[in-house]
Amino acid sequence: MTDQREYLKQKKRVVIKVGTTTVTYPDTGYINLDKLEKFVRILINLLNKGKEVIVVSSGAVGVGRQALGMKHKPETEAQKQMCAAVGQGRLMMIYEKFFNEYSQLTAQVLLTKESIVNPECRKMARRTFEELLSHKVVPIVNENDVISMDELAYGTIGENDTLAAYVADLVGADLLILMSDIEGLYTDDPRKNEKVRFIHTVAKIDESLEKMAKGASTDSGTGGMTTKINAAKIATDAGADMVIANGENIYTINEIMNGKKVGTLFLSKEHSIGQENEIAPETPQYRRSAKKLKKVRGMSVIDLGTEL
Ligand SMILES: Nc1ncnc2c1ncn2[C@@H]1O[C@H](COP(=O)(O)OP(=O)(O)O)[C@@H](O)[C@H]1O
Ligand SMILES: N[C@@H](CCC(=O)OP(=O)(O)O)C(=O)O
Repeated sequence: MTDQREYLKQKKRVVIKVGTTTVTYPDTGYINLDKLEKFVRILINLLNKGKEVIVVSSGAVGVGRQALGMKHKPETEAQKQMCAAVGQGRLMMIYEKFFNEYSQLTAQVLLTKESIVNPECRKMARRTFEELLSHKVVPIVNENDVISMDELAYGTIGENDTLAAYVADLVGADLLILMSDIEGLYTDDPRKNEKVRFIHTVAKIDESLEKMAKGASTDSGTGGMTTKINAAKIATDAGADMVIANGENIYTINEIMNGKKVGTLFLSKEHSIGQENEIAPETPQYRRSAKKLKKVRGMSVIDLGTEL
């Protein structure tokens, strides 16, 4: 098939999810201020073009962990929740600061599984999003980690790829962008297997595709590609296209919105009719030459250097 993405230019309501690896420096845990500032400018520019944007931002646990000086990933649920409580405020403070430079209002929206599955909560959440968007406020969403636990009635979503897809469904978004620490979906995890091929377009999520998607292989990542495939199912069923792209260069968001062929595009139910998955015929050069290993919080990962 020909991967023509010009139509992405017409997208109006966009949910953009940034993972911890995009928001913070993975090796120190500190907020990547430079990238966050650029991200905010990109978002404001999209608003200026007449788009509606909803941000789903991870990073609360990572930022809290760094602020508290914890050297290791929080071990208990309570530690994780403490980190999230500390980090969420700091994260919002930075977002607010950058958005304020353009007199742009933001809103913190903390959701639980209950907000998604309980019809009454769902109705309220949807109504709040609509009200915020109609007042040109940018919602910044995260899971309410402090009360999201398995044992409690509120339940847990557990990671933000799925949360972002639920939000896309809830607000009737026409595009969901997941900014990850990798440029999209490969036929296997490239951090473990160098002989991988890039998947440009997914029209159909079948068992073989699901097997290609593995979990996270860095200390700061949460769901890896498994949760992104799950997110893709929710978003595409709800009528939104979804793109996974690399948050390393945050300007990639502009390329996606300009219809450039970057990242892996998952076609919505409607757009997938008569289309097939498009997989690159061979391993990209930068993957074949990726030899250097670097430490990311104690994990060995392939350093892609500047070749990306
Ligand atoms: N088939 C695959 N293609 C690409 N990445 C994969 C695949 N399977 C597993 N992964 C892993 O998923 C990771 C991205 O997810 P994750 O660690 O949750 O980070 P983020 O929150 O930034 O998206 C990649 O760094 C990679 O190691
Ligand atoms: N709610 C958590 C996010 C969990 C999560 O999904 O993180 P990530 O895999 O970095 O997107 C936090 O803010 O730290």
